[in-house]
Amino acid sequence: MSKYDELFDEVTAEESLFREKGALDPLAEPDGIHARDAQEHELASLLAGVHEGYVPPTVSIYGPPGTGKTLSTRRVCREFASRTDAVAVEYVNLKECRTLFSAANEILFELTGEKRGAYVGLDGVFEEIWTALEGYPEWTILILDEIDHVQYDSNYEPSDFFYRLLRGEGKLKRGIDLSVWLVSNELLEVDLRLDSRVESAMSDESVFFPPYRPGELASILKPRLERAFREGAVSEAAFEYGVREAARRWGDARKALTLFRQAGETASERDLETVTRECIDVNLEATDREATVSKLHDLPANHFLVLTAVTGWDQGGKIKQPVTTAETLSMLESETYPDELDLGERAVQGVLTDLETMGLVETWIDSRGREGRVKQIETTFEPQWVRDTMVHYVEESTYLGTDTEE
Ligand SMILES: Nc1ncnc2c1ncn2[C@@H]1O[C@H](COP(=O)(O)OP(=O)(O)OP(=O)(O)O)[C@@H](O)[C@H]1O
Repeated sequence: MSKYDELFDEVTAEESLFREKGALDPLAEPDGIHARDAQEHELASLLAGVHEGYVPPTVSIYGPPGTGKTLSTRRVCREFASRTDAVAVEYVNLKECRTLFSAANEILFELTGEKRGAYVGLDGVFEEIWTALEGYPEWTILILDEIDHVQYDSNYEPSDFFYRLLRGEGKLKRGIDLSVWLVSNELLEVDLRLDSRVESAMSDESVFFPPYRPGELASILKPRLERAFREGAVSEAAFEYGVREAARRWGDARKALTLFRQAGETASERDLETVTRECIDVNLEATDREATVSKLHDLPANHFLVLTAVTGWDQGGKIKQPVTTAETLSMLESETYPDELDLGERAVQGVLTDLETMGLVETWIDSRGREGRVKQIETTFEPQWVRDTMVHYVEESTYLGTDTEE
């Protein structure tokens, strides 16, 4: 027996608890959509407007992470389009787009398979989008996912982008019927601080996806766990406990799937015959950490920078929390940070507001007698995770890339 026979024997569980672990991959397309009947109904009603000659120019689809927004929107639109010749649906994920120009380019790419260089400008890209859409069926539903990511552009205002998308001359001239469905965590008008000319071009149609309640999470997880695990591998008590905790903490189906996958792995490592409640407990924090760390990786550089300052002070061998705005600013001005990263007080305040909206920090005002009122800032998660993420962030972040293609 070679070294590798032994190695592979060692890592292959004799009788694995899993039958098909991939069924717990949140990216795997589930067979059915559960517990979102009301939202699917709302989306279908909006689409049915095609038969009456009106679909709102924009629809805001919003709610916290992992609540089935992308899944339900894509599925309902796809099913509708496959039954209606007059409708085409295009889906574009803008997560990786650092600039509004690259967001427009991404849309163009979806429509034509090609991108344009920065020299054509935002107007040039939009002109080509309208040319492409001329050849489309009467109605086009354009789903823009993770649209909240485009707000961090320093060259264009989100309003410029949306104004072109909704009121662009090329579109009006060609009489293109476009309905833009914006998928995000927050209600966009508020989040993107759009100006009034854009707001008036947007319809106030919105579909909200609330966090899942325990019974809803149970109906989503049950068929996935049945496929993923051998029969009886997850005790009823562990299932109920995991579902209850996942609903109480997050209401997020993606995190709940990850929780059960990790709990299964813990049970295997411990040679247990079933996934127990303790296996769930061990992984509740790990799941939180994994989700937060991935959020941290996706942050724009300024946002990550401010978080390193919020978690930059030590006190009694621990990271000091909460800190004041003054402490955050003075950390950013200290020699630990190169001069070119100096953001200035106003920008830091803006970033802190964004971080609060994203649920990464909490702030409140303390009254300190003669010192007056002081703003306190605290991370909503273990502050050490920011420090743990730092090296990886610098190496991997798309926001710190140096490419100038866009
Ligand atoms: N109602 C549901 N029925 C079945 N599976 C679901 C449901 N909701 C979520 N899921 C599972 O969770 C995954 C994540 O859901 P989805 O991508 O739709 O969330 P989202 O609300 O768009 O999240 P985010 O805001 O983070 O993009 C899906 O790919 C699917 O595997």
